[in-house]
Amino acid sequence: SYQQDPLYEERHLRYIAPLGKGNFGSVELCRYDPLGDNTGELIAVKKLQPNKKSNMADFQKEIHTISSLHCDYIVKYRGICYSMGRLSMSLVMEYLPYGSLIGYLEKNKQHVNRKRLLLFASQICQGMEYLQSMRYVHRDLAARNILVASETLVKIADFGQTKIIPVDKEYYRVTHPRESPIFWYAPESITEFKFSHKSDVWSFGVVMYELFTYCEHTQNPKRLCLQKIGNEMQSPSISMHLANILKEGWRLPSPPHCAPKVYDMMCDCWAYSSEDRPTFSSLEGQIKTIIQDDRE
Ligand SMILES: C[C@H](Nc1nc(-c2c[nH]c3ncc(Cl)cc23)ncc1F)C(=O)NCC(F)(F)F
Repeated sequence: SYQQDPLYEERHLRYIAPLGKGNFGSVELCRYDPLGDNTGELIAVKKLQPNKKSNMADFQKEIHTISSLHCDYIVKYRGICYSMGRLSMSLVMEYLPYGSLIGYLEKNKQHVNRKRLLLFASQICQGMEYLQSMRYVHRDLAARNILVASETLVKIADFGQTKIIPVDKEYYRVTHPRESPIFWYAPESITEFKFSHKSDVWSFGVVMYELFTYCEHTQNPKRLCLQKIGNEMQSPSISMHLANILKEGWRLPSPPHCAPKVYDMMCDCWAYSSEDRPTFSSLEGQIKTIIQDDRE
């Protein structure tokens, strides 16, 4: 059973607008308005697309995961809403008005300075430290899955791929690899479907790259990797080709005007062997130091 949060009654849910499509659900902006006078709170409601029942199992795991997380840097779970007489259920979350990090950075790159980017990186890092303390691996850490709560606060969201590391192991091995965001994946995730806190650290390095390129689409990780691989490959060998160029030492280039010590931190996250990568707590310390040393 889920954390005992209030149940949301469908009859008081007022649909306002679509927010986006996830890997197997869509999220809508709604107002929960039991008084019917438009004073109710705005919420984000994630509905499951009614198809394969396996999605329902994954969806229930996602709900269980997010309902167990209590951290300032992780999107808040509000509860669930049953509809069609408990036949289908929706996940109710807090609504973050500034939307996804990608749209926010593209729109506001003029007045978001490097100190602010480092603050966002520090907050994501702290959210990941918390996730790790709960033995979760996110497995889909990317700017598209970071939400902006305010000009000075970002939160990690979308726990659809999140898995718990078994107590006797250091990693989680996926058996049925699905449509995978391989351009955010560590080498061992690409070739052996192994996921760990250290593979999340690799993805965090890619998120730092996205932050410091302001999610400029011409510098998007997928675009640059495909350029390097050469666009002629068909899908099965793209991931093997990507694993090869990573093994040969190719990495995403330094974002324009990015301080060397910030790019060095990204490269530390992209150490080929997982045990050579830093921990989230050491990364957080380094980011804090750079923020303090930084004279903007
Ligand atoms: C499918 C949904 N897509 C989007 N959501 C929002 C959004 C704004 N404000 C929001 N407040 C709470 C939530 Cl859960 C989403 C939004 N904006 C643009 C989107 F494309 C989503 O969940 N994306 C994953 C993540 F949440 F991590 F960004």
